[in-house]
Amino acid sequence: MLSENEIKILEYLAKVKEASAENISKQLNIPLDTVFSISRLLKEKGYIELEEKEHIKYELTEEGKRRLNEGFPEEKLLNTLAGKEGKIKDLKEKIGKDFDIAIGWAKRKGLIKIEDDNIIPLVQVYEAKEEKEALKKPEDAKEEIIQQLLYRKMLIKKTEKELYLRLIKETVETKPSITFLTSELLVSGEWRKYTLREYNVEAFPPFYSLGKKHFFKEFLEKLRDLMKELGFKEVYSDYIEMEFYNFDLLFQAQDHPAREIHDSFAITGKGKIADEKLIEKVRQIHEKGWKYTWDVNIAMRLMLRSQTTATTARVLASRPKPPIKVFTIGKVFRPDSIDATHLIEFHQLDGLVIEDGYNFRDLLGTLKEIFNGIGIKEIKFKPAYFPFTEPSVEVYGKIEGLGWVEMSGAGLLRPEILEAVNISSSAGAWGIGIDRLAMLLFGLKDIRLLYASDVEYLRNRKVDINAYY
Ligand SMILES: N[C@@H](Cc1ccccc1)C(=O)O
Repeated sequence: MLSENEIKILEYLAKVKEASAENISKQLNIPLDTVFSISRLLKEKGYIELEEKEHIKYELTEEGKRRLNEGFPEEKLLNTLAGKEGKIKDLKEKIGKDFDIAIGWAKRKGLIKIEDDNIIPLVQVYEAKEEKEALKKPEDAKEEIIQQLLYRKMLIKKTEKELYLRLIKETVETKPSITFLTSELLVSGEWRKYTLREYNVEAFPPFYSLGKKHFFKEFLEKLRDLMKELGFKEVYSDYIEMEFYNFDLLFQAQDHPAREIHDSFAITGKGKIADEKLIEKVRQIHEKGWKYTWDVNIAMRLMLRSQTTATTARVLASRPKPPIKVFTIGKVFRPDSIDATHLIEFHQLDGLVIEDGYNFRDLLGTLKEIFNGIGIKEIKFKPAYFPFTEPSVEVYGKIEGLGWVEMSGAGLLRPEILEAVNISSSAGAWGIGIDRLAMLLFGLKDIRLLYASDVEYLRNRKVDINAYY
């Protein structure tokens, strides 16, 4: 069973018996690569023999091109002499840096002789005709000229391998071949006129890259799945937030440094808080706890949330009925100068558990469970401070080759906060920085790569599912 191109090549070989792959490609207008692959097939099928032959080829060098254009040094010398003898010193000046070469070759070719300081021409005019012809058509040149030009580095010698195809079995097949057998062909009996082409199961199919999820998005989704598996319900709130939920309800004083204009992104406008009772409670806890006059106008200012603990605050403000287990994953915003480890928007995973008798030890257990789920087997806790939790801890996780890395803040919500929303059970909360964690788990040197949109980079990124979760 032969393809159209195979038949074409065999027919051509039937005329010429033997031809090079290059020649066949040119004559039959078949791409050279195709001729190569077909020649292998034809050999396997026993139609042809292949032989690699070496060819010697001469190629013009840059020097060769220059001499062809500007003339040979010995030509220049004899032109300058113009049939009369001249002084070495003068000629050296006139001819410049090619002078030594010119003298050498002119002498070797018997064009001049030297007496004392004088150069005496032995011919009237000289043109390196044979050499120039040889540069143009090395295949027709005399061996001694080729040797001279090789020596003078105007030509270089190259050996080229060429594949020759030689016919050893005349084509016998006359039936055209087809790939598909249709019911019409079967019913009409026409199928007898054709040969069915075999499938080449070893041929490589064309490569089509499949679409896939951005690896960071995939990571976020895995975290979401993990939290759900641990029994948490996902909650959301918006990027634009009132300071009330981002700070005040979380017992962060209005003169707290994190609230200064350069530490979060302010948004023009004001929000509304319908829950008058809650406002009053928050005022009371602030004025009692922090000893200053609380201003509701500051609380109503808008900002881009700087922590997803704002979502936790909104859950609290909805006065939920315990037991509660919720989490949120989302973007937060903080002004910073962007570099390999800092971005102005990044992701946090905040969680909240409200349950009768939920204690600090339970909280540490919950955190351990989450981090183990992400693939961080070893964690340790360090006392810390957050305005909204007491006691508070920072969670450090061990990453292979990096050591201990800070990953999360956590703590039991302060009684002031729980009192403001009338919750009598205890509550634990935490906030995990996702981007840095992902960067470390993926071994990225630059945090910005998490947001890479370069398709080539993303396509080649191997996501090691076992590295986390
Ligand atoms: N929101 C804190 C983390 C945190 C959340 C909840 C409890 C304690 C700490 C931060 O961004 O650093």
